[in-house]
Amino acid sequence: MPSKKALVRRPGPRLADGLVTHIERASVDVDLAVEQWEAYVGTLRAHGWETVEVDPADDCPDAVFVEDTVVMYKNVALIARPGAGSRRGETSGVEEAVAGLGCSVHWIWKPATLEGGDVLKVGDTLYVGRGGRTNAAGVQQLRAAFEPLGARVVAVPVSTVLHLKSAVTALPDGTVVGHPRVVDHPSLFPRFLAVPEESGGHVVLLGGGALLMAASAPKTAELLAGLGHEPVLVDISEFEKLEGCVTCLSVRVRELYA
Ligand SMILES: NC(=O)NCCC[C@H](N)C(=O)O
Repeated sequence: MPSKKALVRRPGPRLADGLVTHIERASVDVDLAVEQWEAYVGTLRAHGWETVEVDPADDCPDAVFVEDTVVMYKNVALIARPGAGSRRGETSGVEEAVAGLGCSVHWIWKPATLEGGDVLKVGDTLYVGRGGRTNAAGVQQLRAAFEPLGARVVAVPVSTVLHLKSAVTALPDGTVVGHPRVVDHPSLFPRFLAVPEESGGHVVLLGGGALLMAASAPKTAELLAGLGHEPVLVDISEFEKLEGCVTCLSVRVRELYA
């Protein structure tokens, strides 16, 4: 049944110690991050999303990046097993949240690792990034969980960024968008549109043509507005310093059962 709920998790006090892998560390203003997070959550709500706050995991600096802890397909929540050891403590609160919503709950098991930021859903196709955080066993377990339910899993090598969705996401019509510098294999996608900014490759579909995007991608917003989309920009500068994107701050739950 269609649902319009979104999991979010408030930034914790240790946010500034979050992991940085592919960029230089810059100091994070935690108070500003909290303000930006509240504006992000407010934007989801303004577009009709009921936000569900996952319990804090304050020992885990990266817990605000809730997308990485779970993959939703239909009414099934597949709990991730983060490739980053420091992020493994984030999943228990998410298990409780998705179980509380009535999802069927499954798990990625050792030795597999998989982070939700590596999974891009376009209709029933799940593109999965095989990179620094998701290993081959993670790809196999994703297939075993979701192909019997009707998904097709397509593995995509990721080398220059943290996750597949740090490179690409998809527009409402299924066109995959990304900056060519960080997309290793654009030909793997049936329709690919190159955008002028790296953060322009990150869109969250809000419904009704609205696209939640980072304020750091104004040229891409203009390009997409010119194609008939409705970009809604939010400033997430403090999360970008930790390699976060608009996608990673929420998990939309769109097909709850009953
Ligand atoms: N899905 C995402 O884009 N997640 C961003 C995670 C950033 C965090 N600092 C990390 O390295 O795990």
